[in-house]
Amino acid sequence: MQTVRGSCHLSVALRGVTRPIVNLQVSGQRRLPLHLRAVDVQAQNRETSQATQDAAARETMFNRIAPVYDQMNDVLSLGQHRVWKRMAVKWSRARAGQRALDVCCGSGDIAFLLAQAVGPSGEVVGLDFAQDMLDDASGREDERVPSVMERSAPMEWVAGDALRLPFDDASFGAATMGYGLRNVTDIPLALSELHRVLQPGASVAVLDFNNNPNPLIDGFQEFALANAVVPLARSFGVAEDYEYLRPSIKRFPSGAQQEQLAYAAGFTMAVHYPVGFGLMGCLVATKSGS
Ligand SMILES: C/C(=C\Cc1cc(O)c2ccccc2c1O)CCC[C@H](C)CCC[C@H](C)CCCC(C)C
Ligand SMILES: C[S@@+](CC[C@H](N)C(=O)[O-])C[C@H]1O[C@@H](n2cnc3c(N)ncnc32)[C@H](O)[C@@H]1O
Repeated sequence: MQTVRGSCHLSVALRGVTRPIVNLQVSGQRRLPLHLRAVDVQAQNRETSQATQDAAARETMFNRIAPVYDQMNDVLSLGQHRVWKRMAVKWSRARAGQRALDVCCGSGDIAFLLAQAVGPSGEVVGLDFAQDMLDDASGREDERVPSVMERSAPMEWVAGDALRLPFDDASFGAATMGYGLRNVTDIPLALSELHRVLQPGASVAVLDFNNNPNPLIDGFQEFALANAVVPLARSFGVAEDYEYLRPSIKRFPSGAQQEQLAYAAGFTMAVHYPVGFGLMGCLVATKSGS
């Protein structure tokens, strides 16, 4: 007769999500089946604390580059990043009168485009965890010319985490996430949160660098980052923050992998479109309409 004494410990993980971790002290003649052996609680806690540290470091980084962010993007992409962002808003299918969400909004480039897409009868929410970026976005909102402001939606800037969106289920008709998915510490969770807050039939456009398997494109991207982006960043004193780009791109899921992650998150349609000569890409994922 096998005697098993055990106790169940609950551990509250990083995002306030209680994950049951069963830690059974086992006595008896035979080891428990695999699925009941003690879960390595320490390893799971180390993983959670690493994610916390990574997120905090990225928040600090984006607060640090906020003063030069827009200028760097315009100069280094020769203004092309604005074309790519307009494409993302088109792909989000944001329509007049809708409530739209821009996750990882930064200084607000995409959120401002969404505000024009949904118009004065709509609403736009920009979410970011870097307060300095949100302050920039809010400042830019007030600087818009009256003609643009008149045909734009009212905007709200929310300090929050893309991995725990402070919004109700099915509360947005469209969403965007520009150069944010590569920067979160839990990509599947970010996609799952986007799915949760979208209304049935709604889409999200996720724009980012493309981890392109084509050696020519990848080689050019590596060359441009090392020989143009980082040197210019160095002149602004933020070289280290832009040196982060290349490794972050190389560990980023490919377009095909992003499509699979979107399906795993519950989306019923997911297509990754290369843009900018394949240097960038936009994942367009749509929630089931039923
Ligand atoms: C808008 C762009 C990048 C935003 C961005 C995303 C990040 O994750 C960062 C992390 C750390 C620091 C900065 C950023 C960041 O700025 C894309 C355009 C700006 C790029 C910095 C420039 C990329 C240059 C291309 C590799 C080559 C473009 C060639 C041609 C002009 C199309
Ligand atoms: C490269 S910027 C992109 C800004 C803007 N979407 C654009 O296209 O220019 C990435 C932004 O994501 C934000 N971010 C990264 N991880 C986040 C998270 N977990 N929750 C909220 N914002 C996050 C950063 O603070 C930063 O402002």
